[in-house]
Amino acid sequence: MEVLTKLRHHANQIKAHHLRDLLSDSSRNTHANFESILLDFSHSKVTNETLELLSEYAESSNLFTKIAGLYSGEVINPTEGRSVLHTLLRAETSDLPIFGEVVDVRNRIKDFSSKVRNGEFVGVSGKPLVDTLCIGIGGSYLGPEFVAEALKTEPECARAAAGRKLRFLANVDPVDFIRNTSDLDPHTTLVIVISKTFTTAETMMNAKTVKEWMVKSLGEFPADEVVKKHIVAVSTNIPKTSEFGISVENVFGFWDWVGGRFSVTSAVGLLPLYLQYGENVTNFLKGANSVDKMFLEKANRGGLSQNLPLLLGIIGWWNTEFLEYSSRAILPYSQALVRFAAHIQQVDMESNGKQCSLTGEPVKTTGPLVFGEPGTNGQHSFYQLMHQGRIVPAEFIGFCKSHSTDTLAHNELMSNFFAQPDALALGKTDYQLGTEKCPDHLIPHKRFPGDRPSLSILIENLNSYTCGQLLALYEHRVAVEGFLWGINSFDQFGVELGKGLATQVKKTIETGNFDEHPSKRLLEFYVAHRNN
Ligand SMILES: O=P(O)(O)OC[C@H]1O[C@H](O)[C@H](O)[C@@H](O)[C@@H]1O
Repeated sequence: MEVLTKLRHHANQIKAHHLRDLLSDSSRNTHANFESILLDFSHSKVTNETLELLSEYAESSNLFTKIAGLYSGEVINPTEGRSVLHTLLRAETSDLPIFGEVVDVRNRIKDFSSKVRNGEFVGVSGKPLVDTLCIGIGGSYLGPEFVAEALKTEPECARAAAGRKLRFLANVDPVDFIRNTSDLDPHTTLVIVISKTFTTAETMMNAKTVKEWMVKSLGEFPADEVVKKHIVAVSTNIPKTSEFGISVENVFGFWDWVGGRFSVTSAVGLLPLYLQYGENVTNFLKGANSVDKMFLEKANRGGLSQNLPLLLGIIGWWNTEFLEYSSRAILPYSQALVRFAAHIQQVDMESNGKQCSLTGEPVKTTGPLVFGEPGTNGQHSFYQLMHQGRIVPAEFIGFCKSHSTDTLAHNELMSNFFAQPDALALGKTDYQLGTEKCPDHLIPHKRFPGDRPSLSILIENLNSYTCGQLLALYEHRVAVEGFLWGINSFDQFGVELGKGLATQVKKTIETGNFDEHPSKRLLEFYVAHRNN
């Protein structure tokens, strides 16, 4: 029997087994460790046979060879004719000739950020640049913000960031500009315009607004001096950055083989993060690199049971493709990971929300809907649906140590981290409700069906190094799932149509003639009621 058919047949058997039964089977392989990370998938609907069949499929579909393509420079993004090499950004050595440029940019970032941090590179009025305002959106925003938040309370990073602010201006909503700049002093602010293409409408508009704000606020100095001392860029498009007025020595480049959503370890993330956290960021790169190396070294059938991103990938694919769950929740029990789900949502959904295979054939199932919030907050919001409504495979992420010394509160938090997977998996039966003297008419309301899968990632501590590891774990898991579906995880044509229409609508609003427009009523209402 072909392995896919065997997997479908096996999925039907697994569906019939309640997680309660699977959890009592002590012969199951249910965890893997890497350094200070424990991945526990005991609460997933996966047995040893499932893993065996998935690893058979992985081999027969050339998954391991495809993974090697993330390191070799092969063109694995054929629709854009590009390699995919974000692993090179955190490599310590490489035979690829471009690696020299990677190291050069890294060194320039370190050099520039330490000059800013130690007051050697100052603003136009001679004041130190203690605040950083990053302008960027999508991949040029979500990753850096996730890491910046994750490290904000980590003691060493907090020390390094003392007296400094780091802000992110993403939305073209002018209110985002107000929210981010109202308490910033232009004299002490360094602006980083982050855009791979340097053409993204929102970023360009915000960059223009911020440039005008800077030039006006520092009006006693020549405009070009203000720009030179206060505005730098991260981009692959040098001509456009020059057109904007940014000197070439203030542009930190990257390459077309770095996808936006995979660009956190390029200058996109490194410049803001080195400015804020100094040398700690080197450990972030080392953490990501440690997972990159393990992912490649163990990309084979023998290594699969200890390869964390590969396990995450095959279990995720199994959940979506065979158990037919259409969503996934990312639930960090850590307020520091407040922006992690938002970042991974882009990495995952922009990569794997596709409609056809690499060769253009329609694909029935691709990536799931991804959402999440830190626990315990989410418990008081959408967990109701997860316990008694739809089945949403959950991914719990927790840390043994806290950034706070309040162990009592941390224990409280972590008790919830441990309780939720059990509640989802085991549920609560009518019999249990009966022993609690639950009135009969309330039993249907208070019953918990259970049998809801999850997995847990428990890490000793959240620091720069493990933050890099977590990033790489999820980046690679998304690639694994995309390889298994045979889709191109590295293009994103699905975002283009709406952008193009927005440009047309802008023109339509200027003309004031909405007669032919499908959103006529909305446009008329808008124009009638907007400011002035
Ligand atoms: O970095 P940029 O070129 O400004 O692109 C910013 C973002 O916008 C695009 O529309 C894509 O959806 C993202 O993948 C990208 O990261």
